[in-house]
Amino acid sequence: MDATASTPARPPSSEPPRHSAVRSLLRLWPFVRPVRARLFTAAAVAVIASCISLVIPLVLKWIVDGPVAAGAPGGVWLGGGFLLFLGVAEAGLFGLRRWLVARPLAGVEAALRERLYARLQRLPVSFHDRWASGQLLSRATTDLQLLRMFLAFPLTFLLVNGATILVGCAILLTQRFSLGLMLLAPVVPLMILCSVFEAKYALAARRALDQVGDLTTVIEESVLGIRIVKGFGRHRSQARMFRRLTHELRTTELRKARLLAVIWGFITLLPELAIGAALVLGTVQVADGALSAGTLVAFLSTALALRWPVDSIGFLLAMSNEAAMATDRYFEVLDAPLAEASDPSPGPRATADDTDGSGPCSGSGDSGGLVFSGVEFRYPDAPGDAPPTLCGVDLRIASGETMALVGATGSGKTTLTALVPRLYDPTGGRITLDGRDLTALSRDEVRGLVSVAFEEPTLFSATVAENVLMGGADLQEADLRRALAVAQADGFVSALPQGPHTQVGEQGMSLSGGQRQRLALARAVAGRPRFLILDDPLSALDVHTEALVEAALRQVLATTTALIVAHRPSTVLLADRVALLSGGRIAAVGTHHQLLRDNAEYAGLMSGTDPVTAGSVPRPRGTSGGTR
Ligand SMILES: Nc1ncnc2c1ncn2[C@@H]1O[C@H](COP(=O)(O)OP(=O)(O)OP(=O)(O)O)[C@@H](O)[C@H]1O
Repeated sequence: MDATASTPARPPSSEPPRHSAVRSLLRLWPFVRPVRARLFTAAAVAVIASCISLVIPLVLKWIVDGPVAAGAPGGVWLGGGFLLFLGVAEAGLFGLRRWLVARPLAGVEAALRERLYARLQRLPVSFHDRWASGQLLSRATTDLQLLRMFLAFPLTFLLVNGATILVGCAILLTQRFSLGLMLLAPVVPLMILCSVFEAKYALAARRALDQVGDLTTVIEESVLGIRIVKGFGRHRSQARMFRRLTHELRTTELRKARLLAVIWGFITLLPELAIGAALVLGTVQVADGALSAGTLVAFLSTALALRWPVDSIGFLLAMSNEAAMATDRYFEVLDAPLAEASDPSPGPRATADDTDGSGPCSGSGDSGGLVFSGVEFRYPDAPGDAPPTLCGVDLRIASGETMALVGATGSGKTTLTALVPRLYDPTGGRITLDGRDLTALSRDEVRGLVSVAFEEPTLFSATVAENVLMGGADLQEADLRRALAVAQADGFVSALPQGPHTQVGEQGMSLSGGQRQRLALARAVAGRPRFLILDDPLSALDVHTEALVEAALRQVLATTTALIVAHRPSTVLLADRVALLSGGRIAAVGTHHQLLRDNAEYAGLMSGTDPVTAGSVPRPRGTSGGTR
């Protein structure tokens, strides 16, 4: 199967809007409120500037019917000077409006972006499992730019142009009621057309934004996975997928353009027809002497001054619709529920009745250490009929003990370790740390007690020291040195250009897999955690380095309670006891030698033979040492 050519996962909620654009946009009010004074002032300034353009025809009427009819050049010069003043005032006020909105709107955009980022940091891992990263990136970039543009332009100009049209219509009706009515005739059909357009355009706008998110995902994956793309010669299939997504986006953008062209066509055509009809009727009335030439000039100038406010409504509505869709997408992230038990209140299974260890799930007792009692876990996005990933896990790791977790691939080892730092919460049973229910601890308390290193080491764009010491604000240089020594990373770190103050680059790309893994291990042990969770932490190391790291790690493990996912006998031998996880259940617990002797599945896993066919217990590789 062409794995790299499948379409990226869509956000879970990319559905057509179910409420009006206005309701969506109103949700931005809390962000806009702090700058409302400036925005309202800017809108008022723009309304005044726009209405000045409506005064110009009245001055023209005065010039034509007054000084021009009377042949008085002085009056013409006076009128001309006044027109010039009005023009300059209009331009100056529009400039002032721009100055008033620029700075506050940049602040609104920054506040929206900060809020989104803070939310993304707090949302549970299960949320990030479901959402493609490109969809989140596009919300933080493209969508927020759309919102700033909306606040800067369409929001003000829908108001300004609306006010200008109202004042203009009032002037037209007062000057000549019958001609004014003729110009207003297209209003009703235009309103109906605009509401139909709005519904169709909203769908296309939403689709386009989601497609931009898909494209962002593909670009991000191609850049991050460039080694795989090149190594497996996938650049053509990646390019094909990119082309397909670009084509889909182009099709959607063309649909948007077609819809906009149609509505713009009607918005331009109908008023033009009305102006044409009014011009003919007005000219006839001037010829009949029923209307002065100046009034006709003023009437038509006013009608022409209203052309831009009317014409612009099409694309202002389009931009507002896009902003409404961007707002919906933005709030899909902000509305996503945080982890169910982010507060230090007891979780559903940690009731007063069972915190003493006498509840139905507490068979193992809650004295000290790390205790799993009847733990069940099902991934939120797992199919409803799929069995839980973990089922009835009972395991007690005594205080100060090191337990190795062994199991076939996919048996649930990583999932079990992810429950301890509360990356996920169990869907059944409970976990206690030194007798305290995990769900009763605040997340900060959990972070203070538990430290983790995953199989896939993640390093941030920061220095080695910042990466290693990120677990605690009070960690010192001495902690850094000790942690690097435990992870046998001090040698290569001191050889870096600026030692521990060298930037390791995006995802630590400039380091080898083993070096990154050692830095991740150093990060885990730097804060001398009470509980240490290591997911196959030495898998990328050569035999010699692994032996050195293990020797140093033994000293750390002597002072902590640890759970270590292990695939190799050498890692297992770091542990006091071993738990065998099979099909999401703890199948056996014992020392390495006991399990080798008594458990065929374990012996098979350790020897690398198929556990089912491993009738006799084979001699494991590298098991010369004893358990501690
Ligand atoms: N985010 C997820 N959503 C749904 N299912 C998942 C998710 N992560 C893992 N799984 C499934 O849970 C099961 C256990 O996965 P887990 O990573 O815990 O296994 P493991 O024992 O650590 O495997 P390995 O030794 O290969 O690392 C697998 O069937 C896997 O497909």
